[in-house]
Amino acid sequence: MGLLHGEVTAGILRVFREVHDELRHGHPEVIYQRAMVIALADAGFAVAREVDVAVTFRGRVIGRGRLDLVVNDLVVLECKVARAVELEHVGQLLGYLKATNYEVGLVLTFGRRPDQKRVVFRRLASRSAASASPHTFATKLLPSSHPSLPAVVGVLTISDRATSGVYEDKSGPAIQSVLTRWIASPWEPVYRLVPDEQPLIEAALRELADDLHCALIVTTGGTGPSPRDVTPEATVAVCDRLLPGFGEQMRAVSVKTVPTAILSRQVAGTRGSSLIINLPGKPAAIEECLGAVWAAVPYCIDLIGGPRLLFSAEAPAPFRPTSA
Ligand SMILES: Nc1ncnc2c1ncn2[C@@H]1O[C@H](COP(=O)(O)OP(=O)(O)OP(=O)(O)O)[C@@H](O)[C@H]1O
Ligand SMILES: Nc1nc2c(c(=O)[nH]1)N[C@H]1C(S)=C(S)[C@@H](COP(=O)(O)O)O[C@H]1N2
Repeated sequence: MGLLHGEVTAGILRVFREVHDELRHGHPEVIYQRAMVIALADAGFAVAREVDVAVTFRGRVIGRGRLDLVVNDLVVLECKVARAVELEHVGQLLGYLKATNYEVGLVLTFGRRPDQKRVVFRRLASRSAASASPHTFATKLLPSSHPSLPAVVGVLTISDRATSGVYEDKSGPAIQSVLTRWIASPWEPVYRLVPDEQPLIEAALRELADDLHCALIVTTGGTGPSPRDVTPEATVAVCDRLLPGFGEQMRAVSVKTVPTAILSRQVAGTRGSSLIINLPGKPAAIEECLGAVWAAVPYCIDLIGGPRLLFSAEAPAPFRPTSA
């Protein structure tokens, strides 16, 4: 069996040697980092710099960290100026992997000679954990599709003003109250409130999907055209796949009551076994938009491997094809 993300790490190491050959030793860390970004991009990799991540403990966010470089959203890179990779470098990277959803990292040292170490932290319930490896460390994370656990539903409010206390968040509670009326099987909400900052929205979505295994994540706010509205961008960035029909349908239904509904750029998509749906910020939009797409939600969650949700008679009737 090949190494986890082995092709990506092999490609990164080729680029690392090229960069070392060109720059040699003697530069500060940041120079090597910038050169790696350019060389990785030239080699066709997607490189994210200074990735803001939430550090979680027992399912709660307890701090934030910053990863130097993440390649193809799979491999975390730590570039150091040192003679060789040291135990502390490995320990630091392992800490980042444990605190985030990434499983593979590389420490690269730029000294007289290049040195490298591959660090792996496997999770039982991760997106890429198709099979066990000798590096598997069993964490207590279990997906919410586990039959004995209630489904977890993430409610994420994105609002500068609610975060800073200008007004009280009414839309997050509105989502929770609609879902309380509609979902009949056991479930529990997890609520998060963040300002209109793309890295914070992405971190919250990743935490809800990857660490808390939400079957469904409903966001509210930040979908409009003003400069600080970036919820759709954050959602697109974390999703494996987009489901354009959801946004189209929500706008089509909303525009019958409010002409400005076309201003919402709301999207939906999947990340692993989580369905993510954006709703506009206005409390009045919540039930209208969720109602517009609800019939397709349970079957979508079935298809992506989430728990089988049951709905109350009050909910818009779910539709599952007869073959399902
Ligand atoms: N979470 C919320 N709770 C209560 N009311 C809200 C919320 N979000 C939006 N609204 C209401 O909808 C109006 C229009 O929202 P707007 O589109 O400007 O908000 P946003 O961009 O989603 O959030 P913000 O501007 O706070 O970052 C607001 O003036 C407010 O009255
Ligand atoms: N159903 C519904 N959709 C709606 C609205 C609404 O009141 N009801 N407001 C619209 C308006 S005025 C805006 S600016 C956009 C974006 O809102 P957001 O930035 O709060 O997400 O959602 C639109 N969609």
